[in-house]
Amino acid sequence: MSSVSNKEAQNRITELTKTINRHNHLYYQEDKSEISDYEFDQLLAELASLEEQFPEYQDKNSPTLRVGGTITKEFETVEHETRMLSLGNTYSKEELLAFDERVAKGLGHRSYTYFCELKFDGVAISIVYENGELVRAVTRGDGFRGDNVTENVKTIKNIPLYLKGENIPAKFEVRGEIFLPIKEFEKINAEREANGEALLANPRNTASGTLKMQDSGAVAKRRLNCYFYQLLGDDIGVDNHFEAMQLLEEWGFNISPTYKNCTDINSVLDYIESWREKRHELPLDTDGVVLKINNYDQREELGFTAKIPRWAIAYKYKAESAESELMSVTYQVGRTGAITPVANLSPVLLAGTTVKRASLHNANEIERLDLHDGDTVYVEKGGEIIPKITGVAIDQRKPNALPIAYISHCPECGTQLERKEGEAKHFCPNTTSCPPQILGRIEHFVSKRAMNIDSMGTERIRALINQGYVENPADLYELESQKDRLLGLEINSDQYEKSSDGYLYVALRKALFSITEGIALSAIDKYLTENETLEQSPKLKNFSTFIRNQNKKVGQNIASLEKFIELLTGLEHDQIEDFVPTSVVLAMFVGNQISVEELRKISQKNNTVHDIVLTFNFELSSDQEDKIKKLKGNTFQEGVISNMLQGINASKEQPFEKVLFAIGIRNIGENTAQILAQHFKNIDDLKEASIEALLEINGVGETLVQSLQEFFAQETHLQMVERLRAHGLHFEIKEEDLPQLESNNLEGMKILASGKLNHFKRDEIIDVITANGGTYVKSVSKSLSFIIEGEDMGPSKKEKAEKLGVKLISEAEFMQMIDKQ
Ligand SMILES: NC(=O)c1ccc[n+]([C@@H]2O[C@H](COP(=O)([O-])OP(=O)(O)OC[C@H]3O[C@@H](n4cnc5c(N)ncnc54)[C@H](O)[C@@H]3O)[C@@H](O)[C@H]2O)c1
Ligand SMILES: [Zn+2]
Repeated sequence: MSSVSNKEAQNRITELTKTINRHNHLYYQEDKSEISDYEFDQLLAELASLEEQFPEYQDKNSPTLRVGGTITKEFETVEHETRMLSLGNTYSKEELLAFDERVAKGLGHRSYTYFCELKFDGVAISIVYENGELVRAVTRGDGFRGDNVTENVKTIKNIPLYLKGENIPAKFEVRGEIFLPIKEFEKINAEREANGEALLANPRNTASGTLKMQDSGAVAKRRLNCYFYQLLGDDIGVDNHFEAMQLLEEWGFNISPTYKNCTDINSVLDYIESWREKRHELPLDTDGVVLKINNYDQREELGFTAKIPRWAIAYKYKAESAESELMSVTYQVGRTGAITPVANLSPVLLAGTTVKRASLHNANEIERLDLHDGDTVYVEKGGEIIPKITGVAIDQRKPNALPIAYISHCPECGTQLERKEGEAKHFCPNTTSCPPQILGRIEHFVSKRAMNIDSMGTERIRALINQGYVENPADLYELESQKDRLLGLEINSDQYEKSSDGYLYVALRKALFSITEGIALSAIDKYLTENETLEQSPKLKNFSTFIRNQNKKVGQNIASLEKFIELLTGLEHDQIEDFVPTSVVLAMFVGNQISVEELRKISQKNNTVHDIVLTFNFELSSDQEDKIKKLKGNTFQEGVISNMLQGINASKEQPFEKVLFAIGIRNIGENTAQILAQHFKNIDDLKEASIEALLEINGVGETLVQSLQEFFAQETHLQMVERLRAHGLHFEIKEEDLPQLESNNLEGMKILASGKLNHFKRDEIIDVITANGGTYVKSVSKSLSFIIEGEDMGPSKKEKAEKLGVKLISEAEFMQMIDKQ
């Protein structure tokens, strides 16, 4: 008996089919996921069950009938000799037992074994070898046909190009899973973060995207890896999977050592349990276990459906979830001013790593969760790097807990936040002096394609901004005169955090390092890693045992630690795991001169210890100075400074078009900057240009015109331009940068070409006009000198030209004007 009506079922089937197809497209073609694999599998299971009840409504291309991927246009298409299938999957033990029942029934007996392996989360690949040589590597595609990615696969170090050994068949195929090791993935993301690029979501999507790159050199840099799990061929001489895997290993293929032959379903269940946690120690992401009938004849007997083999199934581990306590919410300000709230959690072990933070995305998410101070929350780690909060244990809410109040002002600069209609994120509108936004602008200014000052990495720029040396690109050119003060400036990558109310926090490791004596920072780091899952308070208490074990100035160090804990507990403050209020640490050293409360206020206005020390102008003994030095981040040294200044000086030689791109007028890309520079030759003419004159230029549209107007309307921008000009930057084109003219025949003329020309391709005519001193204009107006009339020129254009009295000339006449005939 079904509980859904026919109409409902039909509608739901259509809807599910559409939704699943969309997620398949995102996942396989764009390497993105909007929902978790679990959610996706739920949708697919729902569709399969409805289709079973109402087969009449099943789409003939239903995603339950086909493998989810497809082929692309970027690579040659290759037909698979043996189809590449998907796998059935389940998340439950009951369904696994039901699968085993079906197998037993299908074979008519119970004497079979299961070969179990982990399910590697990567991209399927089929590789064909002929006479011991790798000849072709193809993606799974739609199962029948895939993309030929041989050149890319050949860059993967541990996939053999040639095989050595005995009895290697003349031709065979191997299948495996290409993956990106977690370490490599993290390395790439760390690099991207340092460069201010968007982070990649997870290793699987990255591996998939990498394999489809057009540039094999770029693929080689990514250090992909591969595990093989299938051998196919006519004369491979084995009759079961276990032996096939041993052959693969002998021939030099990379096999994961995690496989096991299980004699019955109960030992499969044991295998599954034994890997549930341990799999997180493996070098790659895995999402389950694949069990396959070991014997090939038995496989044949069981057969296939349209999409999956009946002799194998994947058991998938559900995303793990854990409970944690919300300590505080901090707010990060991005380079564009976008605010992202982050939940600081009491540390909890989840999927093999200690989780201390979770993304909250935006204010809506906080509202949706109805998050309150100190709530017990459920965190889950799916395919994403940063875990998310999936819910709140309302019954455990603390009495009188207040709902999390979203901040109204920017934690970095104090400006009132804005939220545009229809947008989820809040923004800090202070584009000119909010530190992270200045960082975005300066990074753009110094970037390779702009001013090309490569001695100025993110951390150095951040240091200069945080300490008030740079707010505007023009400030860079004034650093030279402040050279002496730069020495000793803090570079503070991971050293500081700001609480939601703007108080400065410093890394716990540096705090412990500075309040103790005779203990190395590396030893402290080791202690903190080993005690990662402890909350801050027991972590600090246990530190006394560590001090004793170190056996250096024990009495004095323990006294310091106790004083520190006392100060910390005495001050009500937001908890940020691994960070402590800077004011408390400084109070340890200069508490006789100033109270913690006062230090705290100062810390709200400053971004480094160096800053605070300068602001208050403490009287410091050499002992106090040493301690403060231990608390500070790395500092600018002489070599760094001269290197940086040299780079800044050299950038003065960049041509006008680069400068125009660098000053950050919205919507001006590299190309547009070049077009505008060539056209107007200097910034003053660009600034004075009328809207009409701008719109006549090929490549300039309304949005750009508006951005230009907005830019030049702001006094601060004009001042910046003047300051930069005074420092010797080029705001006009140099003679030698102008393209060589072929003639002056078209000097001062504004010309449009319309209709099909016989001697020139579409954009070629523009170059020819420019090369002869003329200007190409893209629309009909009175200011035109003439129009070159090509074949089939549009009648309305012609009419307009006649009405405005603009002359039309033929292509032949034009050829004569430029001496080409
Ligand atoms: N989140 C999303 O939006 C989204 C969208 C589409 C697909 N998906 C995920 O992808 C799955 C469907 O992908 P699929 O059809 O490739 O199925 P699958 O990935 O669940 O199973 C088949 C694949 O497993 C791989 N595999 C890994 N280890 C293996 C081993 N030891 N032995 C054999 N095969 C092994 C092979 O590449 C094989 O092609 C879905 O179940 C879902 O989890 C997610
Ligand atoms: Zn701000």
